[in-house]
Amino acid sequence: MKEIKNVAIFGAGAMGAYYASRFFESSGFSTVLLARNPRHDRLKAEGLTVNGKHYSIPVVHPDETASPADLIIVALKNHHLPEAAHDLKNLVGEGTTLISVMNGLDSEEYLGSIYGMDKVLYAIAVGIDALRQGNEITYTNPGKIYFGESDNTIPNERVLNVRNAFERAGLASEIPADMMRMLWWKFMINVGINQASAVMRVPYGVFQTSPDAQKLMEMLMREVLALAHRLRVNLVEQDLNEWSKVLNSLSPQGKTSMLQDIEAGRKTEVESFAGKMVELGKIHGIPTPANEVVLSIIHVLEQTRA
Ligand SMILES: NC(=O)C1=CN([C@@H]2O[C@H](COP(=O)(O)OP(=O)(O)OC[C@H]3O[C@@H](n4cnc5c(N)ncnc54)[C@H](OP(=O)(O)O)[C@@H]3O)[C@@H](O)[C@H]2O)C=CC1
Ligand SMILES: CC(C)(CO)C(=O)C(=O)O
Repeated sequence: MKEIKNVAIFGAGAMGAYYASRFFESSGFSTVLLARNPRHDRLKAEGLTVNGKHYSIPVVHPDETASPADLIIVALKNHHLPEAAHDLKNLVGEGTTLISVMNGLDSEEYLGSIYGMDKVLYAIAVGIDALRQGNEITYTNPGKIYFGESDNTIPNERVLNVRNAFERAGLASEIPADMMRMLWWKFMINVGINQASAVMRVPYGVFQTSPDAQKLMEMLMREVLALAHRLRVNLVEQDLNEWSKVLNSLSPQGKTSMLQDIEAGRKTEVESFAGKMVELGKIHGIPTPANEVVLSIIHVLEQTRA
C-alpha cells in the first residue's frame, strides 16, 4: 500500500481543526478541508486558529473535488452525518481510508454502509480537550487516537499505514488488540461525563473534586457497564478507574464537547449517548433509569436554547 500523502478533514471544528493543523504543518502531506457553502467560503476567508496560531488550509467543495484522498478524517457531530456523509463521494477511491474520531458507537458503520467497511477503520480520541469558539480552537492536552480494525491482534497493512501517517504528523496513537472494547470504553466515558457535565454545566475540574458530580457521572457509566456485560463486551469495573486517571490529567477549566454545545445553544449528541443507551437497554432488558432522566433534561435544554 502506498504512503499516505493526501489528507482530507471533514468537519473543521474543535477536533477537525486540531488534526488539520497537525497534518498541514508536517512535511509530506497535502491537507485539505472539505465543506459546502457557507462553511466553504467562511473557512477560506477566515482560516482556522489553533492555540493562537493561524492556518490557511485549502478548502475544497464536495462537488468540485476530482482526486481521491488517501486518508479522510471525519470529525462531524453525529447528527450532521446523515446529511453530510454523501459529500465525501468524490474523495473516496479504491485506496482511501476513512477514520471517524466522532464519539458514539455508530459513525463507523454509518460510513461503512455508504463506502464499504473495507475502507473504514474504527477510532476514538482519548484525553483531548479541544474547545471551539467560532474558528478559534484551543486545547491543552492533545490526547491520543486509538484506532484499527475491530481485531488488531496482527495489525494489517492499512492500519500500519495510518499509524505511519499519524507518526509523521506528530499525532500520538495506539492500535488496541480489541478495538470494540475501546469503543465501548469511550462510549462509557461520554455517557458519563459529557451528559453529567451538560446537565450540571460544570467543567472537568468539578469532576476532579466533587463527590456529587462524580456520583452522577458514575451512575450513568455503570449502566453502560451492565449493558456491555450483557453484550459480552470486555468492559469491567476497573475501566472506571482508568477513566479517572485520564480525567485527572485534563485541564480543570476544560469542558466536554456536549457542555460546549449546550453553552453555544447548539444541538447536542444526546441521541448517540443516552438515546442509544435507552434504546439498547430496552432491546437487551437492561434498566437505564439514569440515562432516561438525563435524556429528558438534555432534550429540555435543547428545546429551550436561546
Ligand atoms: N471536543 C472534544 O474535545 C472532543 C470531541 N469528540 C467528538 O468529536 C466529534 C466532533 O466534535 P467537535 O470537534 O467538538 O465538534 P464541533 O461542533 O466543534 O465540530 C463539528 C464541525 O463540523 C462542521 N460541520 C457540520 N456539518 C458539516 C458539513 N455538512 N460539512 C462540513 N462540515 C460540517 C461544523 O461546522 P459549523 O461550525 O459551521 O456548524 C463544525 O465545524 C464529536 O462526535 C465529538 O463527540 C471526541 C473527543 C473529544
Ligand atoms: C472524553 C471527552 C470528554 C474529552 O476528550 C470527550 O470525548 C468529549 O468532550 O466529547
